[in-house]
Formats: sequence, C-alpha cells, structure tokens
Amino acid sequence: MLRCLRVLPARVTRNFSRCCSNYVARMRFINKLKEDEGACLTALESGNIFLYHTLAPLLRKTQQGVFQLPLLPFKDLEGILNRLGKDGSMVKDSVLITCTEQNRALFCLDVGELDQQAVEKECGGNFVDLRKAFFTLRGEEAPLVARGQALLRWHQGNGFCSASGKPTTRNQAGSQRVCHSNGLIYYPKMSPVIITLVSDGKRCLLARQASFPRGMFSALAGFCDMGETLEETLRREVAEEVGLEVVSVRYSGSQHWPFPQSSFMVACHATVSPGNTQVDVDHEELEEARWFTLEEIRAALKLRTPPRNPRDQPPTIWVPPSYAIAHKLIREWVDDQELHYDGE
Ligand SMILES: NC(=O)C1=CN([C@@H]2O[C@H](COP(=O)(O)OP(=O)(O)OC[C@H]3O[C@@H](n4cnc5c(N)ncnc54)[C@H](O)[C@@H]3O)[C@@H](O)[C@H]2O)C=CC1
Ligand SMILES: [Mg+2]
Repeated sequence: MLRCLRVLPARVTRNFSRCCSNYVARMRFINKLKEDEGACLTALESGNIFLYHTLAPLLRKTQQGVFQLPLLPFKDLEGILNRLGKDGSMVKDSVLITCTEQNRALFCLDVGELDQQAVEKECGGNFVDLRKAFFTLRGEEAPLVARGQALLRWHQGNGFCSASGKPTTRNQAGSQRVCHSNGLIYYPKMSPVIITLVSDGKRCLLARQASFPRGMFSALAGFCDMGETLEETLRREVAEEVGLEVVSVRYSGSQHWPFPQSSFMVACHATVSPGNTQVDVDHEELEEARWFTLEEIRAALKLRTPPRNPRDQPPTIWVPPSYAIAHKLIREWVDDQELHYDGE
C-alpha cells in the first residue's frame, strides 16, 4: 500500500485529481499512461522521480536517522542534470512506477552515466545496494524500490530483439519495448517461483542452501518449469529437494522478490501424511533440511536480527526476516498450531 508514501506537496491539475480520486480511477489512469505517450509525458512533468545509479537506489537519512526514498519533482531533476553538465531532457527516460494516492505519478530513472558522488551531493543522499535499501526502508517504500530496480534492470537487458538482433524501442511509460523490424513486443518479465512450508501436522520442514547466512533456515522454494501448474511445481520441488510426497496444498500469498533477479514468489502451505516424513535431502540443492517443533520455531521467530554465530559453536537457528514471504508462511504455521492446540 502506498498510503503512507511521503510525497512533496501536490501540484495536481483538476483533471488529474478527478481521474485519481479513488482506487479504480487511479488504476485506470495508470493503465492509460502505459498506452498514451502524451498523457504519460504530461504526468511525468507534474510527477516525482526517484533515482538509481547503476541500479543502486538513492536513499536519504533524516535527522531522526530514518532512511527515506527522496522523490524529486521533474523540474528539480532537470535542473540537477543541467548543473551536472547533462541534457535535462534525460529525465524523459524515466520509467513509470505507479500513481500515489495523493494523485502524483511516480517514476524512476537510472543516472548511471553521471558521476555518482556529484549526484549524491546535489540530491543530499547516497546510492546504496538494493539489498540494504530493501532491508532499511519502511514497509511501503521497500516494494517500490524493488519494483523500480526490476524495471530498470529489464530495460538495460532488453535493448535488442532476440529474434532480429535489432535495437528495441521503449514506450514513454517504459512498460514495453518493441522491435520495429518485425513487430515483436517485449514486456517486463518475472520468473514464477513456488515457496512452500511443509508440515506433518505437528512439525514443519525448513531447509538451508550452502549459500545462506550461517544458522538461517527457510521454506522450500523452486522455479516453475515451462507448462507446469503451481501445484505441479510444488509437488515436484518437494519431491526433488527432500524426497517427500505432498498430500494437500493451501495458498497463502505472493510477493515480488528482486534478488538476484525478478521472481514472482507464490507461497503455499503443504502437508505430508504423518506416516511419510522420512527426509531424503538432495545435497546438490540443499545443505540441510529437517523437521522443527513448534517450540524451536517460536524461539527462531523471537530473534529480531540475525544472531551472532561464533564459528566454534553450533549456530543459533533463525528464519528470514519479516519482509520475506517465507517469514509470513512460518508465522502463519505457528498461529495455526496455537489455534489447533488451544482447541484441543
Ligand atoms: N522471499 C522469500 O521468502 C524467499 C525467496 N527465495 C527465492 O526463491 C528463488 C528460487 O529458489 P531456489 O531454491 O534457488 O530455486 P530452485 O530450487 O529451482 O533451484 C535453483 C536452480 O534452478 C534452476 N532454474 C530453473 N529456472 C530458473 C530461473 N527461471 N531462474 C533461475 N534459475 C532457474 C537453476 O539451475 C538454479 O540454479 C531464489 O531466487 C530465492 O532468492 C527463496 C527462499 C525464500
Ligand atoms: Mg530450491
């Protein structure tokens, strides 16, 4: 939700405020901006832009020590670019992100061709790694910064048609690219991934990859193969990674996950029958997978930050932080277990 997004004082035209007075109108307006080049340019000229430098977002720290995503009005950014010796019209390369509830179109731009420190000085902020930005920004800004980077990354990697080899051209909103030599249209892509918390009724199954930070365990995850349903991916991934056969699936939620590239995470709870719980780990994929009791999971959830895990001692078990959908699955499982036990 964008309800709490900080935007600079609105300079909204009457038409624009009429269009965006409620959710349906706002969504239709965003859709229009994707199709109408002129309307998109007008919205950009009265909109706000946030910046990246080679895909690292610009953040600003307030006097209270809170990190924010600085939003620059079109004219201000044009002025900054001119002062840095760039043609201000580069602002028009901005990519549409959304329209805020305060009726402002929101765009982002990568200024990677400019001197990083000079931009930081002009804007009063610092370009930081996406992972750090995602972890430090307040809830409603983190998905925005991830979405912006994903779109900019997609444009940077799709400048040429994979069929003709000729350059592709983007529309004003940046919602598609076209190869004019053969008419092929390219749209931004996410890879669908299933993430599932497997339970045997009393315990849940968590796993870790060798690349995870020490002591961290998460739910099982895997990319969908071409032509698979989500249920088929889930059954296959659980079978492949831990050698178990799932008997039921329940949808929980979804999340865009920007690391390392755009994935569309679909989160589900799954169960195996209590008589079929012998784990057989695929060590090509996972370092370890095992069943955890409710008490163990409660203890892991209590750790707000990753624990210090000295090398010479067994690690304290911890789970992904609250912005990861794996955390939501684990918390829901605990709530379900507590409800179940209360009812017994
Ligand atoms: N948001 C969250 O809570 C969590 C997110 N994840 C994300 O889920 C994703 C998938 O999990 P994994 O266990 O790594 O998947 P996985 O079990 O499918 O194994 C990854 C392997 O699948 C292959 N693969 C097939 N299609 C691919 C594609 N479209 N893109 C990249 N590799 C592909 C590659 O060989 C890759 O090494 C990861 O990117 C990870 O960041 C994982 C756990 C928690
Ligand atoms: Mg996996």
